Amino acid sequence: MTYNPQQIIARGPRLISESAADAIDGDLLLEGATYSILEEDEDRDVWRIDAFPTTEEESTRLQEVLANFPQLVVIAEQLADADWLAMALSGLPPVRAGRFFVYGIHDGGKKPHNTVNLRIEAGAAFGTGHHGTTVGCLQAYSDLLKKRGFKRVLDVGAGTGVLAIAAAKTGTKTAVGTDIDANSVRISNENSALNKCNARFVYANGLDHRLVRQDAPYDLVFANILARPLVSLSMPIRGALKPGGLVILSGLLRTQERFVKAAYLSKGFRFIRHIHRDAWCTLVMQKV
Ligand SMILES: C[S@@+](CC[C@H](N)C(=O)[O-])C[C@H]1O[C@@H](n2cnc3c(N)ncnc32)[C@H](O)[C@@H]1O
Repeated sequence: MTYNPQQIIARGPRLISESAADAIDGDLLLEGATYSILEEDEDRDVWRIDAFPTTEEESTRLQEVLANFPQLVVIAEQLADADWLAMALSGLPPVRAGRFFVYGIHDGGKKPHNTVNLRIEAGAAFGTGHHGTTVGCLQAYSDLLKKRGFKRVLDVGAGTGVLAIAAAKTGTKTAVGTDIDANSVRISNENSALNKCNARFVYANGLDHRLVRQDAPYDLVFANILARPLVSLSMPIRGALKPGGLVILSGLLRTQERFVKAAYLSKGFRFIRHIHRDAWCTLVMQKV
């Protein structure tokens, strides 16, 4: 049966929306489901979850999980185009995060002169720069660059490659990214070529690839995935870093910050800072 692409929108108060997002994260059948959560109306405390299921089963499961939160108003809209994600994202304005300016071809000539400009075409990959987690990573990285550079950088869960490409465009000699999704790897390598940089992307689960091992140890690791895989990857990430190396973690909700931070503290990292954006948290930790 062909799947008619859908967007599922759920609106409700912040606490309920965050609990629903936690439930999506914790649901084994929804591993890898694409969704975002943001504040829609601060005065009325309306938060909104937008989910983009890629199969009929995922769509049904998302609606079942959301139905456990009766205070949420849930609607499902059919999307006409098969390339639904590109359609949803086309026309999005460019994003400014720290010294970075992320834009797509549809933004034409609107590039500023005093920023590091990253041309990112998302296709069906995650990472246009609009999501709170990507912005958090770019902001954290931009702030770190004020004090030091990073020769070797690894980006686990590269999506469009935006983070490794940001590194490659700011002095990193070796920028490597991995993704568990073959489309994302292809799109990341295309984006690297579009940006005329030497970031390389490989298909891998976490850090499990010859190229990742070959270029280790790293000065900086980005990992913008989800809370649970971030915790599982805490040891491999530690192993891949130089002493004093930094990790920028994102993809976790604010409500999951303590859980992820504790996992890294127990592996010999120290806390440097966090950035909160929408319901999302970005953590910077250092291997001691
Ligand atoms: C939230 S997106 C982040 C994309 C991009 N790094 C950014 O910051 O915008 C997470 C990406 O991680 C990938 N991913 C999820 N689990 C993974 C794993 N175990 N190993 C490698 N990539 C993974 C997904 O396919 C997705 O492209």
